[in-house]
Amino acid sequence: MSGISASLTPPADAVAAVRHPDAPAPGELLGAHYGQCFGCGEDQPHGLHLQARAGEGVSLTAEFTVQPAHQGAPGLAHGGVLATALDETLGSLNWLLRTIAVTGRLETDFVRPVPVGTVLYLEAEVTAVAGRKIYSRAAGRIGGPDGPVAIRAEALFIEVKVDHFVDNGRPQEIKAAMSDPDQLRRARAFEVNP
Ligand SMILES: CCCCCCCC/C=C\CCCCCCCC(=O)SCCNC(=O)CCNC(=O)[C@H](O)C(C)(C)COP(=O)(O)OP(=O)(O)OC[C@H]1O[C@@H](n2cnc3c(N)ncnc32)[C@H](O)[C@@H]1OP(=O)(O)O
Repeated sequence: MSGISASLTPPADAVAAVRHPDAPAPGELLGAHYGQCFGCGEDQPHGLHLQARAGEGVSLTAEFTVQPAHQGAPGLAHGGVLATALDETLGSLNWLLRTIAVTGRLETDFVRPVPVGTVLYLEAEVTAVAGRKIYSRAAGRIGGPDGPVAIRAEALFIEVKVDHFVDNGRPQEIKAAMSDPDQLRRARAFEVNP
């Protein structure tokens, strides 16, 4: 059974998403937005190390290999970890818009169990934008990029300013992120291209 809630249906005045002219070219890896991110950070030993690659328009693909540390039931991925993989993949889409946004709502269907060792092939796209609201959807396949769907999600991300992180994050991590030249460049780019 599946069905999305009304708040994930774009309003009548929603428009199509527009890929930012400086977005990474189709096929290019996006790279991590923050080294300690649980979803994509390369410096995060407990994380998913998910790697996203730009697609056409406002779409992307990503891969994530389910590790023994990601189990819920014996030998199977934990549903919350799979939801995290979807959240991270969907969140990465906002890079193609050059917009900073956080997850407001994430609805997930778990269609098939995902064993440890499985490579999850994720695909995601922005379906509409209405003011600060970014509507998107994603699916994760197993057995190959064209394999059967194991998980899927619909989401609503809300655009925020960099201040969202500065005001709500812990000072030590904010300071460290601000002193990372790459991070700072990225934050500036987001600020001049709201
Ligand atoms: C300085 C250092 C450098 C920094 C560099 C930063 C670069 C990093 C880049 C990117 C990082 C992204 C990280 C990726 C990780 C993966 C994504 C995540 O997991 S994000 C974490 C989980 N999410 C949260 O923690 C959100 C917590 N929630 C909030 O903070 C607020 O609720 C927020 C911002 C989402 C909305 O609050 P409001 O006060 O700004 O806005 P309101 O008026 O409440 O909502 C705006 C519109 O959205 C709808 N809305 C909001 N939440 C909704 C919901 N849950 N369901 C349906 N609609 C919702 C509302 O109904 C409203 O709609 P109407 O304009 O009236 O039509």
